[in-house]
Amino acid sequence: MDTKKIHPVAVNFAAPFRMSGSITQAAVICTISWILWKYFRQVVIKSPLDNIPGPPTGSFLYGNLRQILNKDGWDFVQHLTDTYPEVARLSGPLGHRMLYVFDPTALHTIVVKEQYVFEEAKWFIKFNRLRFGPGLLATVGDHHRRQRKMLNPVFSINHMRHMIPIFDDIGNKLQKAIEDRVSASTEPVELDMLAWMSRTALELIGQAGLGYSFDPLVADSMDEFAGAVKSFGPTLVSINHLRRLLPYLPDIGTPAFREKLVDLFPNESVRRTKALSDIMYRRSVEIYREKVRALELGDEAVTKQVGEGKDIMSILLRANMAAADEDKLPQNELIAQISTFIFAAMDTTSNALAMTLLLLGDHPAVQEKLRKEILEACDGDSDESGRLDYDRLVNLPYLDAVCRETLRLHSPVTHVFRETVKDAVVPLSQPIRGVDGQMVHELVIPKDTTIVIGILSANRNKAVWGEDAMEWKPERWLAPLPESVTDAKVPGVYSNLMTFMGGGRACIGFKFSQLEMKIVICVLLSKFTLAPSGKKITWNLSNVRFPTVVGSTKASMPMKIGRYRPSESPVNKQSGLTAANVGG
Ligand code: HEM
Repeated sequence: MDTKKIHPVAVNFAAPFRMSGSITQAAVICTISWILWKYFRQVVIKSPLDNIPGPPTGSFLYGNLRQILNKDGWDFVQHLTDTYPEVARLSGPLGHRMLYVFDPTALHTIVVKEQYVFEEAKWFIKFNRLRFGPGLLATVGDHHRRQRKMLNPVFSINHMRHMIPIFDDIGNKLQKAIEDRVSASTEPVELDMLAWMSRTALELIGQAGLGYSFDPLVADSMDEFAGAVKSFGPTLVSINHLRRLLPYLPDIGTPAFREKLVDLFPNESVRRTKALSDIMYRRSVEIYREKVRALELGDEAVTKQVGEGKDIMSILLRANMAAADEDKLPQNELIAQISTFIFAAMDTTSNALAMTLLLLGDHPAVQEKLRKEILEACDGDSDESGRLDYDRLVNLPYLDAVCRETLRLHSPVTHVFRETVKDAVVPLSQPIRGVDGQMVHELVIPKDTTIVIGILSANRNKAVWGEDAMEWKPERWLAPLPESVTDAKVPGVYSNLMTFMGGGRACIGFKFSQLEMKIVICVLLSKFTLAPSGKKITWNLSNVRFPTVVGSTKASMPMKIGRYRPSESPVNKQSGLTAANVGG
């Protein structure tokens, strides 16, 4: 090529690449050989996993991954639950082997005993680091353990107790917002309860989690930021396959250069995910700066803030200041926790609440029984302002049973992924018959195998939960659980369920979400009736399941909401309640 015809700046720019041409070539050859070796090892060499029974490969390109990630993939998940002996071999993309596991003993090894051998998948960590920064969802090993050490106490029950007034305040705003929309009509009014649950969940994690108000719950639609957060989940679904390529992409150039590349990437959802991450990051920095400024100014400034210093972020910043130097988290890790909490808290809890409301609408007798329990408790045990204290609220037996049963049968997260960082041997609760007809007593799992933890399958496992495992029966929690459940030793942090996972990466916010669900249900049932809208709702399998009206792709869940009139209620006729003591 005649370099004289090229602009001098371009020549200078190209020079280092020409000089290092042979190094670059060598690097490319090494990378390709490494990928080929890994591929050969995974796909071509015989593996002990070949002896584990599993469904036929979906397609060579995606394996069974597409079936498991598909929004209509419920039948496939149910097929895995019903057909295989708590473990099944799956095919991953390009013939990779994967393992689907819901055997409780095997899960104990994977999520508790050997959790550092079964790490979060590389694509998951890399993707979360890009969108949230180095928070809990983007770190592994000692780094993650150090963050948990600082954060676990922040989510303690003791701190939750002090958050009750914040939760109550937001509950009252929700009640008022719904009241304003139904009071003018004598007939029940159709409202999108998913939207209301999302806004409430965002405001709750905003005020109680971050000491920041996102949405006063007054206007008919969410503000721009709330809308951005809400659209994060559905946008992610459309790039679920692309996300998995991340570990294979080299980190070329500076971060700014890589950002530019993403802005030019020919996929609208990828560009949108980046734009949403940027919006969340900017807001996180704002929130962080405000908190630090208030803490520096002293107690008076802190108590004037939203959350009055009782929110999780204020507690975390104070704990971090007081911590020994080697335990302190740096600023970028503190900021990263903010987007992490918003993301992890919002869709999970709001969609779980939406599912609970829908079930209550579909089961009027359960709704009545629950309302009766709530109204009687408010009548008898509340303080002068009508509030139930933490212990009374979390221990209402039927409310607790309804929440547990919904989170069992319809766990918002259906499965999570792990990858083995070295070869591992995993015991099973009982031997299974291998493809070769011989009994298999333990799983021999090679390094770099993808494990799919079947959360939903574990929660619906008939061997553990009994023949009625597929039925929504809150009553099952009112009697002692059968021995098949207690003996199984499911390694979940919550109620023998895998809904919030277990071990060192279990959901840190599960008590927060319980409190939230219970307060919102109390607030709604004490004043309103819930009924189906008549429109058919379908639930989409996703990172977090979400509802849509059949025929639409927009996440929504219309329900008919009416004002609860005690005089018309069969419950009231029994309990003698009057309009004056039903809250609000
Ligand atoms: C019904 C509601 C919720 C469900 C079903 C849920 C479920 C889960 C699950 C399954 C995980 C494990 C993910 C994995 O291993 O890859 C997780 C992790 C996490 N959750 Fe939740 N969650 C809920 C509510 C919340 C709330 C309200 C918060 C915050 C206040 C929260 C914060 C987190 C965080 C930070 C992690 C990462 C923990 C770590 O890696 O150390 N979650 N959650």
